[in-house]
Amino acid sequence: MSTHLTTVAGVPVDTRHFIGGERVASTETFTDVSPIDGSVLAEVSRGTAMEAAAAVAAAKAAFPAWAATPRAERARLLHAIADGVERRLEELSLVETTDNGALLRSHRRGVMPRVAHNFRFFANWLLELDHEDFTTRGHTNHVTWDPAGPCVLITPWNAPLMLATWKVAPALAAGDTVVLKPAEWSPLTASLLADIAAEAGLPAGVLNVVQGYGSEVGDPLTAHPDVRRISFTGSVPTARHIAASAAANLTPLSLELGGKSPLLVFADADLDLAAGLAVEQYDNAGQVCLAATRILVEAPVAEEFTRRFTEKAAALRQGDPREETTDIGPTIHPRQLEKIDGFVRRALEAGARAVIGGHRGEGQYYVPTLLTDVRQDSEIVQEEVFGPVLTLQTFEDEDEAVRLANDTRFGLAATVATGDAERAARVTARLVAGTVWVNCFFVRDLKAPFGGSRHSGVGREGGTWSFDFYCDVKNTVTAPKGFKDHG
Ligand SMILES: NC(=O)C1=CN([C@@H]2O[C@H](COP(=O)(O)OP(=O)(O)OC[C@H]3O[C@@H](n4cnc5c(N)ncnc54)[C@H](O)[C@@H]3O)[C@@H](O)[C@H]2O)C=CC1
Ligand SMILES: O=C(O)/C=C/C=C(\O)C(=O)O
Repeated sequence: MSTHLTTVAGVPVDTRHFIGGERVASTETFTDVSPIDGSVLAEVSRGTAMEAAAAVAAAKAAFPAWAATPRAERARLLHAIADGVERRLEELSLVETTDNGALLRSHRRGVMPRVAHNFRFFANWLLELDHEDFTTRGHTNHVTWDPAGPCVLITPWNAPLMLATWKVAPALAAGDTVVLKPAEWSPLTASLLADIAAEAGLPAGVLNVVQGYGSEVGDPLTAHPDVRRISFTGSVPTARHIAASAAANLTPLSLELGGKSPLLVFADADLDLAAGLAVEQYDNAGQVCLAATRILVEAPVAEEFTRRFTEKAAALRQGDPREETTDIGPTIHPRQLEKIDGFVRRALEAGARAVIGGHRGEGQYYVPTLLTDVRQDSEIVQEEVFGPVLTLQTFEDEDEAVRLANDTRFGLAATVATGDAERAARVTARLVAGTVWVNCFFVRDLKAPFGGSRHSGVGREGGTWSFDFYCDVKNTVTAPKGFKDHG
């Protein structure tokens, strides 16, 4: 078997880049390891400035023809990719779970269907994308969304294919060409996506995938003057770095970053629902940017809420993410585990009390943790842990709840649990967040705007907002027939 092919969970995966419709190997490789058992999965091509330049050149060469492809044909090809994802749903699920440790049952039932939906949704939205003409002193204004050019899409490891296709699908629908760089801790499903797109008939160069480290292949991609859009999901420090690169060329960018979202539980809430919402925050071992990791409970119900929460949390099963009965899998990488453990140890040293957990489990697992007796200005309340670690604080009234909720540098999401619709309206109006859920969590409609305020991001994607970002939006003003100019 070629050294460029690996078999993961019975699925063959090509570990080379995909550039201009061809598989391209780098001289060097990096090692991809499974978080489930630490086994080596693959030696993956380790991209450099050379492969970055080749991928942007391929995307640039493919752009004019793709941009000129009629909308209906672009939409057809996106649906064909979605068909391919659905045909290979089981393979994609197995590979993703082996590569990033998230639950197989979630990949099968939620995540991979969402990957297909990303393509179908933006294919359909493209066909409906329209703006009603309007007139100015008899002149017609006509708005169009023109393809912008090659896009660089840089994505993280916590939901690799879902977050990648959330960008790839609208960019392709918009008539742009793409260079996708997946995270080095979970590089494999992006490679399978390249196969699926080629099988679907996407022309060579329209979707390119380069593998490797941010500092080696990411930097030359984001600094490239031929790149017309950069969309990034990941950490704040990397976002700052990318934004500086983009600034040199004035490349427009969209940033979806971390969060430290609150869950506000009012005394009038259905406490069972609220406790269930809180426990849900352990999904994907807490490696979810949207997770409501700060639980804020109205003081009179804090004890009862905590009792219900601990009862539900005790029922969670931590273990092999391939098992149907597992609720929480491993953390992605020993470095991530170390980071989580460091946050919790420092919090405990500073006086926090672990209601549950507060320590590592076996191997690469971190035990679901709830910390209380935490100060608002402490690291554990202010910084994103990206692990199964929640904090619990109490509040006395609505004003205090809102003050605590808004008092971090983030603003990605918030969840409000209350039985009072008027309170819900009052509180949500005062929260700083890109998405607010009332008595629910993670209900996503792809036509909704999605993104973060403050350090949780720049810009919004979703529905028309995605096309606004990935396109050059143009307004054409036409004078009425027979119009004689102003002079
Ligand atoms: N909002 C979200 O969904 C996510 C947030 N995070 C946050 O980021 C923290 C660290 O995770 P990391 O994987 O280290 O995130 P990261 O921001 O370092 O990596 C995300 C992506 O950016 C790439 N990258 C890194 N440096 C780059 C550079 N100089 N130029 C271009 N691309 C570059 C990486 O290779 C990866 O593909 C997490 O603990 C969490 O706080 C991480 C993943 C997802
Ligand atoms: O639903 C979306 O588009 C994004 C979800 C984001 C995550 O799951 C994440 O970053 O953890």
